[in-house]
Amino acid sequence: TQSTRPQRILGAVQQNATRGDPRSVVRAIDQYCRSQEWAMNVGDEKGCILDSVVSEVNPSTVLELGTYCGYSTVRIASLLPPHAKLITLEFNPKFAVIARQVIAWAGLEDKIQLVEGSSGDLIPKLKEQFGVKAFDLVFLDHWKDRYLPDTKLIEECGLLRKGGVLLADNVICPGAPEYLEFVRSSPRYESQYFKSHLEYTKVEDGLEKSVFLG
Ligand SMILES: Cc1ncnc2c1ncn2[C@@H]1O[C@H](/C=C/CNC(=O)c2cc(-c3ccc(F)cc3)cc(O)c2O)C[C@H]1O
Ligand SMILES: [Mg+2]
Repeated sequence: TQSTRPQRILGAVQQNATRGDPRSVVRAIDQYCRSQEWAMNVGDEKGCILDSVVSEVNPSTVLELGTYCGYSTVRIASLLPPHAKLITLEFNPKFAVIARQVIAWAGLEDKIQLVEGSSGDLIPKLKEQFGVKAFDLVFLDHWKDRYLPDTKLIEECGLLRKGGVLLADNVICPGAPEYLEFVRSSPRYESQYFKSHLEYTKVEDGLEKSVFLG
């Protein structure tokens, strides 16, 4: 029977990456998606910007919205200090099944908790159910029209610490105009745009980094 794109991405990881080596998993996915078939991973170019923000924030707790196949999940977790944790939310069970195997291949199960469900439902439960106090970094890469409502929800639930960072993918392509307008005009955020390109293409895209001022 016909395989799915996420299944083929997992296959590329299992064939070309070394078990327990997260950077080889990232490299295998990028090589596959650049040479065989495009997929909506943050990719290698924007991934380097992601790496620099993660390294600068050096977070203890990270929230990722939209796991997909786990590319950015693995990329972020590979840079975290020993006891740091990353919670990633994914509501499509078919993607979650693949992402769990990609995360396992990278050997990062201890750092990553993949929770299945919609961010709107799960965010209000993160404190009580997962003992989260506040996040140091949130990576937004799910449905683009959910960026703003989920940011407001994260604020309402007191889940972003003062100085905490929101990093949003795709603010140009496909775009998240309401989110961008909000974080750039709100006095509670200090925003910065990192110009780049849509993964594996020459189309303009970028990441928006917004520091929560409390
Ligand atoms: C609300 C909610 N809760 C939990 N998981 C959620 C969720 N909304 C989506 N998700 C999950 O995140 C993933 C969705 C990500 C959405 N990302 C995209 O739609 C996306 C699209 C493009 C793109 C650009 C140009 C083109 F021509 C075509 C596509 C590029 C990207 O980097 C993207 O992230 C998978 C989905 O199941
Ligand atoms: Mg994206």
